[in-house]
Amino acid sequence: MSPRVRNAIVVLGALLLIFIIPQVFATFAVSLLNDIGIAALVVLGLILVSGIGGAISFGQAAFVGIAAYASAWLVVAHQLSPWTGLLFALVLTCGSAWAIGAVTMRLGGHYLALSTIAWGLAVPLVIADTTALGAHSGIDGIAPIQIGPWVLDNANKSFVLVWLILFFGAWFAYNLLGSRVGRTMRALRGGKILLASFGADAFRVRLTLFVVAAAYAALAGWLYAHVNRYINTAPFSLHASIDYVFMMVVGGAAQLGSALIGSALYIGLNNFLQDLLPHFTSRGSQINSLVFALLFLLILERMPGGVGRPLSRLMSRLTRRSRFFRSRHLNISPDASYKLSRRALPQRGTPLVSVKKATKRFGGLVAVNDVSFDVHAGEIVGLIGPNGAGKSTMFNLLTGTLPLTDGAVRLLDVPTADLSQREIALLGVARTFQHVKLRPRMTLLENVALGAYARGHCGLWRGGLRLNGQEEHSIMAEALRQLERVGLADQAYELAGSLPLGTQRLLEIARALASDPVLVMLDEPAAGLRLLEKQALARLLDTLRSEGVTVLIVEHDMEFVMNLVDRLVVMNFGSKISEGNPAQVRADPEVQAAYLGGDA
Ligand SMILES: Nc1ncnc2c1ncn2[C@@H]1O[C@H](COP(=O)(O)OP(=O)(O)OP(=O)(O)O)[C@@H](O)[C@H]1O
Repeated sequence: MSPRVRNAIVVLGALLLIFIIPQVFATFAVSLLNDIGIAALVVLGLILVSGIGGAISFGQAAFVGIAAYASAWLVVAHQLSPWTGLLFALVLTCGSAWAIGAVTMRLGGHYLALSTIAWGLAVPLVIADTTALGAHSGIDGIAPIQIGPWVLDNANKSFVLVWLILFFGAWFAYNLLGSRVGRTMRALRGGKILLASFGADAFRVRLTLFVVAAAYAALAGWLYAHVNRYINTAPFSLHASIDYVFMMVVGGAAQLGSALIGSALYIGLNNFLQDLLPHFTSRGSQINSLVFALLFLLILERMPGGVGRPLSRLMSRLTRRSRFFRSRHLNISPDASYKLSRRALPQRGTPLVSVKKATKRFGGLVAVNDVSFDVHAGEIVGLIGPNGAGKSTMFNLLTGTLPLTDGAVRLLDVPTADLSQREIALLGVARTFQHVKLRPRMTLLENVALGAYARGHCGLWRGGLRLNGQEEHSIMAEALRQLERVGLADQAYELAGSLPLGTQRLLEIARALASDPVLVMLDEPAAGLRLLEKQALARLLDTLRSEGVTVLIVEHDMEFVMNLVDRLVVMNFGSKISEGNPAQVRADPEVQAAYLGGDA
């Protein structure tokens, strides 16, 4: 069965359920399901920003509140339609998320969480103090949503809309995470240096996630106001934000499906305890809180990935076995990769990199001291030296990962002093890292596709609405082509975390090549490789040179380097001590004394 037919069957099944449930369930159960659906929307956004993006937010309920009050106020005070209210709610909520995110998304660690707590506290306080918003009494008599002749004025009638929006929201998030922009979102935990290395801006990606999460909260707030027809500040307090974080953690922050699992577990259990506890004690609410605190601790201790993790493992085991779900592999036509933009390579022999008196100091330590050298287009140049000589620091200076203390670097005749790491990458400089930076829970194919990020154009909307088919196909074809070049195509659908370290270095090379680079900078690419793999790598680098790609390589394996490179630059204690072709460098007495010793 083709994936398209299979997906259509799944979608039709889900839609059928959405339409049948309000017909057969009692109003009480349907209204509980509405609460679960609305909460799941908020948690879906929270999973995106926190579970995927790694930026914990305790301010989601405040966004729900802004949207609920914005729409309710417009509809009640100005007699406008709830649909106009939705538009206003989305603009106001996303606008405020953008403004807050622009300040807080640069903050790391606890600061971000603290600033969202401040936000989560402030919003309900301000609303409760605003007379036009009903102050502490809230807003009553909010008009129900109307779709053509259907007035959704009770729980059963609202159910279909709530769950259709949740279904659409989940579909959008799922598509988004599988798209070009979504892959950068999933790579965020790898850090901003990784993202900049393929031309993405981590701050922008994180801010986008924050605004998208607020949009989900806005939809939930709008539904909440018009389904319940009455609002006050209680459901939008900091306490409610913490409840959403709880739902995310219980469900499992790493998978979208957990939004539903977490909110259903939380709201279902809460409801059950609220009914049960008054029969036994008058302190029901305290015991209720205690039960949730204990449950939270238990889940953190026993299931750190949440209840959703074992469930999703079970699902993937079942779907692997089932013929209905099995075809996981994409149908990629190899020549589709040529539809991506390609860079014109500079004429062989023209100056590509020019380093003039580069110096880098870390406090009193001079890691790179007054080093000058050039690299010409189409060459392979080796940067060698003993441990601590300053090679990786020089790489970081060339790629803009570290700023120069003194001196200058020009790439393609462009001075790089004022360029960010990302802007340097966009000039056509691709790199690998001494300590590999891969996303272990993404497949090999997806890791390499990250490298082609800057060659695509489809953004958030086209990714989320699946209007990116052709570009996505080209990116995946390019990723597969590069995996073939490094000999890993047969493992394309495996997780990168399952690879041995040496092979992970090859995967980084494939990712660097997917960016269609002018200059490839490889930091110890042969470390951990077996002899045959080293020979294959040397052949690949030789092919790149014949295609006109320039390679700068840091490597400790002298046999590998000497047989491969056109020229060598030798560093020791931060300074350049020699430069020339392999034979000249071997013969240099200073190099022999400092580095090559008896090998020369
Ligand atoms: N961020 C940093 N802060 C302080 N010192 C640093 C930093 N990065 C590097 N150094 C120091 O700079 C010197 C050069 O380090 P670098 O990693 O560039 O050497 P290397 O030639 O790449 O060594 P290796 O071959 O072991 O990787 C070392 O003494 C190192 O401890």
